[in-house]
Amino acid sequence: MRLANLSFRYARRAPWVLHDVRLDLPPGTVAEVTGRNGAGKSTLLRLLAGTTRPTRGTIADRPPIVGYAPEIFPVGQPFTVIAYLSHMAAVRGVPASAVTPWAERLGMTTFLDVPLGDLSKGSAHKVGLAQALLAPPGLLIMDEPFSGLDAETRAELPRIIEEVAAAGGIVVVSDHQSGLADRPGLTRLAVEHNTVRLLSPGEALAPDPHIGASEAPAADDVFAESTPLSSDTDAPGERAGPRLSPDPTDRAETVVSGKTVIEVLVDGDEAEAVTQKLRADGYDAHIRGERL
Ligand SMILES: Nc1ncnc2c1ncn2[C@@H]1O[C@H](COP(=O)(O)OP(=O)(O)OP(=O)(O)O)[C@@H](O)[C@H]1O
Repeated sequence: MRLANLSFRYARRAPWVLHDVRLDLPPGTVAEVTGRNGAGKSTLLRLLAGTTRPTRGTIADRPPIVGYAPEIFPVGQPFTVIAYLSHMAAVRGVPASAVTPWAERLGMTTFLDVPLGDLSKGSAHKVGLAQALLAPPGLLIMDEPFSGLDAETRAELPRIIEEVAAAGGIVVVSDHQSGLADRPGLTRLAVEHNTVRLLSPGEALAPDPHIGASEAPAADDVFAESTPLSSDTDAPGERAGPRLSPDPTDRAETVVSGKTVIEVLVDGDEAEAVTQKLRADGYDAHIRGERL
């Protein structure tokens, strides 16, 4: 699948969200799309899936069967889970029996008879994943698939991705949580500055120009920029969720191989969320457990 000179904006005089994107995705590719909030990741995924048409440019050789799991699965439909998935199976030309194995793998068997509108966020998310997988996809696009999943399903997802790729499918995943970070051969794509860039292994996103740092950001900037951890709103101070401690005694700074290393002390419960947020902001963040 090839993207040539692909550009997109939401309205005629609106700014370009993506401009002149060129990208080759050969069969068997597993790609993780990263980028800051609002960079254009979901837009890119919708363009890849074909649910949004490019303003300019072309997408060639898109595999015929596309599975697309959006970030937020729309639950405003008057179906139970099983009725909805059976209907989707018929639409995709596969028998209704195709639903059962996915319901089992994704931990959905207990809520198959629940109306879509009554589902929890995580359960609705699973329905979104299941409908994308019902017919074996040649192109599987998942927007933040790890978000809100229970541990068992989180562990199952990389196996599902491998199966699709092993069958020659292309998998593109937008992922703030770096759920595939350890996968050998992972293609990492950064959406930044209105285009898409291939990241080399270990390479982080370019520093956020809003931070104002030329190379490594200063420690104070890390705290200033990393404090809000919810991605729901852009207004600092209104965000919910865990926060980095602003207490300067809770951090230590050293320089290793020319890079500034900043240690941040957080509660164990918050470590995962803090790490994910820092990664989303372009920092090479790792958890180091320590009992105090
Ligand atoms: N339907 C829409 N109409 C107009 N502008 C939109 C629409 N959807 C997204 N945008 C804008 O396009 C830009 C890219 O949005 P997009 O949702 O693709 O970013 P993202 O990288 O997926 O963000 P996030 O990480 O917060 O999910 C943003 O400036 C956003 O405000």
